Amino acid sequence: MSMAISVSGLTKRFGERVVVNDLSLNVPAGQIMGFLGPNGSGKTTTLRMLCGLLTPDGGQGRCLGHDIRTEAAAIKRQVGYMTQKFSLYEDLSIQENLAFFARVHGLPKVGVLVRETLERLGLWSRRSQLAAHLSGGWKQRLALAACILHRPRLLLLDEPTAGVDPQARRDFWAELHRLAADGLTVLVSTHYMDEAERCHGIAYLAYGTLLTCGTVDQVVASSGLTTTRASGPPEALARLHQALHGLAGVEMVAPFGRALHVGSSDAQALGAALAPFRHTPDIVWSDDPPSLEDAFIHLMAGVTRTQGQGQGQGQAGAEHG
Ligand SMILES: Nc1ncnc2c1ncn2[C@@H]1O[C@H](COP(=O)(O)OP(=O)(O)OP(=O)(O)O)[C@@H](O)[C@H]1O
Repeated sequence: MSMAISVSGLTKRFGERVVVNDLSLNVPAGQIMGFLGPNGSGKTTTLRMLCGLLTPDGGQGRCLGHDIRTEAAAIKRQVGYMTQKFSLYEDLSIQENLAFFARVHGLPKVGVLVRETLERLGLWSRRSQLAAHLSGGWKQRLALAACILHRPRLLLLDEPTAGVDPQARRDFWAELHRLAADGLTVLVSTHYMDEAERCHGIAYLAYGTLLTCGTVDQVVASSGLTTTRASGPPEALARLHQALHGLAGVEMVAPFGRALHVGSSDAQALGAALAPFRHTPDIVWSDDPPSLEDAFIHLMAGVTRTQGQGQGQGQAGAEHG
């Protein structure tokens, strides 16, 4: 399987602060890789190193076959990078925006290129609409159009659907899958669990360190979590929540509507801790496999504990939003 991205030991410091720490990542060509992690964990910094916008302080590797240290210009030409703050000209139409991008980048046959790209993303019928009048979802789609205009081989998308409604996000992801099916590789950062589950693979970063990488099933399985569900009326659940919170053997209690999700990495300890509550009136217990969110929260809790045990100075700090 050929790798679109293959880097190892990537490290980036800003001053004394290590923001990305010894990160190794392989992304097969044609795959959609989700990049997850708390705010400030180093996702954007990594994306910027991969496309040659930032020079790593340590590590090496290749992106699209080119050395990320010495061949940044060749990489940039073949990458579409959608930043968190992509800008469109609101007083230009969709078509004018794209034509402007195409000319700025010196692309040939602007008219044909713009038309093909707009048709591909279902934007042609709206081509005369001003960017200012587009909904959030259509703006994202236009930004995506601008990113693929020069026919890149790799898309780096930094939270492309933040604040976009579910239908528009679903459409956006359908488009990403179509692009991947045509051979484009996508590395996309997101905070949405449902989006993570739409990826072929996911990588989870915290405090600048890659904590886990694999398919969703692999990541969930590797968490080693055992979880169970308690359902019942709100008052009974609130009492149960209070009783379980901080109880030895229970590492995680989270309310979800009319249920509590309870988990631990020690199945035996969890069983023992919950035994006295199994016959609580009004509460029904049921098996519930861990979710991806459970796995991430569990991973973060482990890292936060480690950080709390004195790794403070000079380390990257995740900003919990
Ligand atoms: N140019 C810079 N100079 C100094 N510090 C920086 C610079 N760029 C990023 N940082 C810091 O590095 C850390 C990682 O930032 P980064 O933007 O890579 O995280 P992120 O995972 O993308 O976060 P988010 O999910 O909020 O977008 C943050 O603490 C940020 O403040």
